Order: sequence, then C-alpha cells, then structure tokens
Amino acid sequence: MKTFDDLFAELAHKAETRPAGSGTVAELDAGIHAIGKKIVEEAAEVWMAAEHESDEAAAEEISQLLYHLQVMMIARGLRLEDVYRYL
Ligand SMILES: N=c1c2ncn([C@@H]3O[C@H](COP(=O)(O)OP(=O)(O)OP(=O)(O)O)[C@@H](O)[C@H]3O)c2ncn1[C@@H]1O[C@H](COP(=O)(O)O)[C@@H](O)[C@H]1O
Repeated sequence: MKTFDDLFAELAHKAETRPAGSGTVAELDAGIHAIGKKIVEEAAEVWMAAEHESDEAAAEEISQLLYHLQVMMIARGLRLEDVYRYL
C-alpha cells in the first residue's frame, strides 16, 4: 500500500521527469492559484463526505486532498521535512 512519503517521492519524480499524460505535471503547470483552488474544492468534499457519506467515501476524499496538498508542496519547492518540522 502506498504511503504519504511514497506518493510524495512519486510526484517529485514526475515533476522532474515530466512524463506525458501526467495529471500532476498538468496541475503543476496550471500554477499555484489553480492548485489552491483544487485544495479548497477537495477540502469541501472532505467535509461533506465526512458529514454525510460513508467511511470509504470520506477516506477517498481525504486521499485526494492529501494529493493536492503534496502537489502544492512541490509547486512551492517544499520538502516533506519542511512540513514535518511543524508537526
Ligand atoms: N492520488 C492521486 C490523486 N488524487 C486525486 N487526484 C486528482 O484529483 C482529481 C480529483 O478528482 P475529483 O473527482 O474530485 O475531481 P474532478 O473535479 O472530477 O476532477 P478534475 O476534473 O478536476 O480533474 C482527480 O481527477 C485527479 O486528477 C489524483 N491524481 C493522481 N494521484 C496519484 O498521483 C500519482 C501520479 O499521477 P499522474 O501524475 O497523473 O501520473 C499516481 O500514483 C496517482 O494515483
């Protein structure tokens, strides 16, 4: 099963190698403003799923929010350690 750190390594590699068809590359190219909008959208979906939907639906929405947060980290050039130091 993929972990948070595994996904970050995968996304960082995609950002570096820019494979064709990567949604991550497309999202990075869209820029900070567009990524921020995705984060807000996914955060709302997490809230709604947690309040009104199944555990599975809530978990899926949370995974998508984590994904977009990682894309934002990469867009800003932040590493996992930069965030972990505040946990
Ligand atoms: N974990 C994710 C992931 N979570 C969410 N998303 C994206 O976030 C969107 C959220 O889905 P929604 O249905 O909520 O949103 P939507 O409005 O229908 O989607 P859009 O029309 O906005 O694309 C998805 O369409 C994906 O584009 C993800 N995209 C990729 N990954 C993983 O990231 C890795 C790299 O992916 P690629 O860069 O695409 O190769 C792979 O391991 C993927 O599994």
